[in-house]
Amino acid sequence: MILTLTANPSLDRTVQLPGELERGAVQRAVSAGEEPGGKGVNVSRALTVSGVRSIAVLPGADSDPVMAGLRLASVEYLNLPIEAPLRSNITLTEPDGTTTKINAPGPPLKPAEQEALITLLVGACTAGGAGPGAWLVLAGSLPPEVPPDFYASVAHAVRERLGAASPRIAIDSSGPPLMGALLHGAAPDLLKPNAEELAEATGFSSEAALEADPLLAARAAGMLIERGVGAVLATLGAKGALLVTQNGSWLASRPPVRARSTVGAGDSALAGYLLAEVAGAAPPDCLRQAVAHGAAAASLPGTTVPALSATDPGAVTITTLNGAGRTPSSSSKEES
Ligand SMILES: O=P(O)(O)OC[C@@]1(O)O[C@H](CO)[C@@H](O)[C@@H]1O
Repeated sequence: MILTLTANPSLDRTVQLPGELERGAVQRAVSAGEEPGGKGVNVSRALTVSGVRSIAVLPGADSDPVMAGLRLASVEYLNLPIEAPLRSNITLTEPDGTTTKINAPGPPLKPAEQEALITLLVGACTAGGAGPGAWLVLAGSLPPEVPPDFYASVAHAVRERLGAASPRIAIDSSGPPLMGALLHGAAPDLLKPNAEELAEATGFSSEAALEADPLLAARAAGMLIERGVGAVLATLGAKGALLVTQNGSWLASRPPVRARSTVGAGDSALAGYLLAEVAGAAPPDCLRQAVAHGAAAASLPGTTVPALSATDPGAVTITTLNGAGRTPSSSSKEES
């Protein structure tokens, strides 16, 4: 069982342009589409389409188009009704795969609604049969009026109220919500940063330097492990991804794919990791599935999430690094 919390869901509108984006001009789209979005929602969609049970918890009215999209995709969800409509996020895609994304702030969530969302989530964990083998994913930005330490508050509430039955917690966020979670003791069992977020969370180096040098990224991830994060799954764009735990670290790379839309690729990577983990796979194989899922998502248009059957984990190469956050030594080995 994998639950997701998306505090700031969105209706993702994807517009395909016939050529390059021309600022200040009127352009006719080749096509336009809508999908339910937000990082946790995408994780739940990717899991559901792969046959793994997931419940998405989110704010939004029953009549909101995001809920209609979830019903259409047969995604199990629990929503906290709020009056204001959810946001629409716009993605403009160009034929060469360049994407421009504009994310709206979303409707505010009042303190009473924040508390009600936590209560709904704890109830979903209990009703959904979540336990120590399960995961709870806290993902995405926070809506206006929600304090940056919200994910830490959620983590504390879930652990306090569920005790030994608490699921493990994964966090995928950026900016103040990410820093707020880490600084206020969320202590996630899994953190999924991209290179920019890894740089932001560690102050270690620039995003470009971490993407260019996975060993540097492994050292940055190792700093987070020392600060109490259980494991770090860092996506490094075309360089693949990195998994750093207390017991070891691994780098995954894959042949380049023709990217049609990278929107949701990180969320699909997280879903791939989790579905392998709950199936009992070893850490390098969880990483392999994460990269296979992320690559498959990038090759699809819009915020489309791939099914397990559409992924190619065999194309992913894993390099074992020596120990958490350390550089590989002569004993590093290649697996295919
Ligand atoms: O504004 P946030 O919450 O950071 O990100 C929201 C979002 O960009 O993330 C998903 C892709 O990861 C999209 O479905 C959605 O539009």
